[in-house]
Amino acid sequence: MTVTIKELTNHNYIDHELSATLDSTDAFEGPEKLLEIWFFPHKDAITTEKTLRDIVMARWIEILKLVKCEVLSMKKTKELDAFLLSESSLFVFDHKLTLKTCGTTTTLFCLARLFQIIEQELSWDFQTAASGKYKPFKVFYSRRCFLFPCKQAAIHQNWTDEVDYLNRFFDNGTSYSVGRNDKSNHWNLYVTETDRATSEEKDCIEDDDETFEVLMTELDPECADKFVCGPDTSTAAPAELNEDKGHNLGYQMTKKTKLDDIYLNSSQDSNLSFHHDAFAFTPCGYSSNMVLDEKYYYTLHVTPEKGWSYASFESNIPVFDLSQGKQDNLDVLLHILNVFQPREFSMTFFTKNSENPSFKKLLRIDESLSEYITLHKIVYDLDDYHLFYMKLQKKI
Ligand SMILES: C[S@+](CC[C@H](N)C(=O)[O-])C[C@H]1O[C@@H](n2cnc3c(N)ncnc32)[C@H](O)[C@@H]1O
Repeated sequence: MTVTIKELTNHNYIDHELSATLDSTDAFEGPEKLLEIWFFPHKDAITTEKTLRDIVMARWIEILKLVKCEVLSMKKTKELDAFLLSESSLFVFDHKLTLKTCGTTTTLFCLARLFQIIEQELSWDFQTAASGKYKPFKVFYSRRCFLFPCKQAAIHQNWTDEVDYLNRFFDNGTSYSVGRNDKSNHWNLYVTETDRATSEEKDCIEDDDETFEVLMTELDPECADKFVCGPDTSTAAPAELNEDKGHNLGYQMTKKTKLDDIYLNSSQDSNLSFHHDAFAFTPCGYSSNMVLDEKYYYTLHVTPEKGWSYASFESNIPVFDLSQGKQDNLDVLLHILNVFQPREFSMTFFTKNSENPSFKKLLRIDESLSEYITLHKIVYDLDDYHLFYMKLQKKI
């Protein structure tokens, strides 16, 4: 089903005061830091009674304070809690979480407290006696190079410092710099070796996992303008919705740009559930979380300001299987590029299965994108994932 007005009123949590007062007119760092921690390979591998989803909102607020961002709203589905943040998003599943934050957030500063909370409240002990470091099932940390690195706080000003910091927590991590360093447009990845000890033999069927990310810069000005509401926009909306202008405008931007229509399965004739949460910042900017079939998400974040315009898309939807072969990630990419028309973009695709049809199709993407030229194209065979990275630029 597509987004309905009801989606605006059924939040599990909403901070009305924060939603009403957010404003930023300074140069903004759109590119996000992306931290994904798999504590267990699958929720059935959890050996204790409680899971990450038993951690209460007050604790998440405390953790996010260390990252320097706040919770705007949250929606709960059967399998995950999707938080919309003042700086991007947090997705909490029973056994794993994904934290994506932009601006000058200090993403990695949440690690110590996060591991302390899961130990105290869930009795999850991932600390090894020998080194004192943590061994969850798997950790990913990635980001593209920043537009304004000097504005970042402390360790986040450069990749080496971030890796050193991660190595204080995990002792089996590898760091990659992907793409050309000389043009300051590379993408960085830190990934730990999969810890098989966290899954017993019987639990070895891990989640089949794929993640698709598209990071776009220099958006077409007309496209970017669709994510500007200006300081004093007054929109016609049902009276009961006016109390929350940010979510109301976010909803309208989603409908106008058809960002709720990317996947075939979110259309009206699909029998899969579809939940949606979006926010329009003042005077500009947009963030949204969409949840399909209770357990798959896609998230979009837009910084439309001229000079540093940026938009990101990330999804864990196994689109080929879910649409029964009717759609793949190339179709998804073409839809997104049509909305933003960036001058440059990079994309990453992680999959465990090299036979994944989306993976095969993306490898030949150059044939379908006549408007763009390929700058870099790289495939990595990691521990248990295949990673495809590509960077493209509009032909002049
Ligand atoms: C949080 S959003 C989306 C950021 C995202 N990482 C992206 O892909 O661009 C950032 C956009 O919202 C605007 N914005 C306005 N007020 C903001 C606030 N209080 N915090 C964060 N962003 C704000 C920024 O100027 C920027 O255009």
